[in-house]
Amino acid sequence: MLLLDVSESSSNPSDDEQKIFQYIDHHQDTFVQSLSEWVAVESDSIQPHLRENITEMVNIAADSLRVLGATVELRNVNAQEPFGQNLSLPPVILAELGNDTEKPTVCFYGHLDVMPAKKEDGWKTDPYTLTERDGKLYGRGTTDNKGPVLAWINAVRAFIALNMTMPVNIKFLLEGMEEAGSPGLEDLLKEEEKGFFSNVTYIVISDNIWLSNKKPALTYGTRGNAGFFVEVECCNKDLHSGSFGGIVHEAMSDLVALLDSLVDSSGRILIPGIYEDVASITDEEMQLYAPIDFNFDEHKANIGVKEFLYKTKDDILLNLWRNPSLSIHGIEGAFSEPGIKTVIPSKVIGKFSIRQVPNMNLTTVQSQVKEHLKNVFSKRNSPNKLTVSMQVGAMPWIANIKDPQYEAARRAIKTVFQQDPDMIRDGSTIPVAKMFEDITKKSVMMFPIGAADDGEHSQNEKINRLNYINGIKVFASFLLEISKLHSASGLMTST
Ligand SMILES: C[C@H](N)C(=O)N[C@@H](Cc1c[nH]cn1)C(=O)O
Ligand SMILES: [Zn+2]
Ligand SMILES: [Zn+2]
Repeated sequence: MLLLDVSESSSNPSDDEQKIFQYIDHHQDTFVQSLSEWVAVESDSIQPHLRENITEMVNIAADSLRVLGATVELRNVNAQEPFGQNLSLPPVILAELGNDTEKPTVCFYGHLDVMPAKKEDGWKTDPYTLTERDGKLYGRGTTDNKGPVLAWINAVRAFIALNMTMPVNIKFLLEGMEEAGSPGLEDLLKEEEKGFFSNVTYIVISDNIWLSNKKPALTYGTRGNAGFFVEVECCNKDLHSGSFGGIVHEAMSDLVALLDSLVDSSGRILIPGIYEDVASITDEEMQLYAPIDFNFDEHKANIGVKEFLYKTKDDILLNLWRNPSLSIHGIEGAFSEPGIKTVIPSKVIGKFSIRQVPNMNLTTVQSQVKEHLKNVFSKRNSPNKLTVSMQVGAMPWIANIKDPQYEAARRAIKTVFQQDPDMIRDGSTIPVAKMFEDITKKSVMMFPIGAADDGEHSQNEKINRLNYINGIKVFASFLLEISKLHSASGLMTST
């Protein structure tokens, strides 16, 4: 893995960039208003009863692309419904603007769905009403991923509004089920390998965040994820805990013991064999860590923790990016509203996920998890019924940072932010990234615009107005830079 060419290049905006940046500054309130309209749609892909909102969101985004003059197709996807409901999956947007064979084609991927959010989770304002406070735009989906998707659309809008020639052909692939593991997307990519993707040169994803509250970054790797359900059933209905407590093997007691057997207080996963396939760090990659700004106090303040599991930057980055982690997310079937419901739940489902890293194998991990839980359960001599299943299986992704688009992005960042970006990996997952690499064989880059304290998936998620507006600028600058680099590289065809 080579270090980026950080040879000096002009960081002063060109005349075109100055015109574009001025347009963006003058129209920033319009861009914020459009984000507000998108945030207002509760396009939550985790709760099945909200599924139709995602289709509404897809139609809104499709209209925004049509206004740019793009041709838009809403492609239905056929895949198993991730939550076992009798529900259809929302269509995927395939859009294109321009097909000049003399220009490279940049395909932007983003998602229009969001994680669940309700005010009583601890939001200061309604999660689906965009609220600006101290230059921060609060609302579910502002940074993950509606803000970045709109930033890309508004970057294209700027060229069109200024009657400037688009420096590249543009394509969009926008989906509505990313947070549920992107069901059906792999088959769509396979169907379109020789169609929609045939003339794509570069794929850009902007669905993660910087490692710093202030310093921009480019992302060259993500972890995968495997979601698990562990279900224990003890009887055929919930029982009065006075009438039956003390004489039945309680499902909840079994489940708590099973969950407690997964990870220890140091964060080490206790499933036998889970670390066997983890790729070891190379000296070359360790070199990439040295210049990275990781501010411990900033990171602790961002999330309100007293301490992390690790004390050095390298250990933090290694365990956030290159080692698997196991998180327990919740328990279905047990009364979780305020107050105590004095019942013995008849069936409870524990939910946890394991972040995958190269070279772990999802099938191997699945069998290791099942074997481990079966062994722990057998030691309890419980007559209850145990069922373990894996729901989401997404692969990790590592970029080839020699691709010209990383240099183009670095130059755009230098122009807009007047500094070089950190080269980082991300501990989160973008299921489609590895699919893009394996199926389309195109260059894939992750180009985040959100700050480390944005709180994706958390209460009071936000994106800074400055990050959103500078994101539009940096995407516009990137389109100019990649066009120049592509021409200079002699690859005049758009493949
Ligand atoms: C990074 C992206 N914004 C995101 O939040 N991705 C989800 C994807 C996922 C993982 N399992 C199921 N969906 C994530 O990393 O949690
Ligand atoms: Zn997310
Ligand atoms: Zn996302």
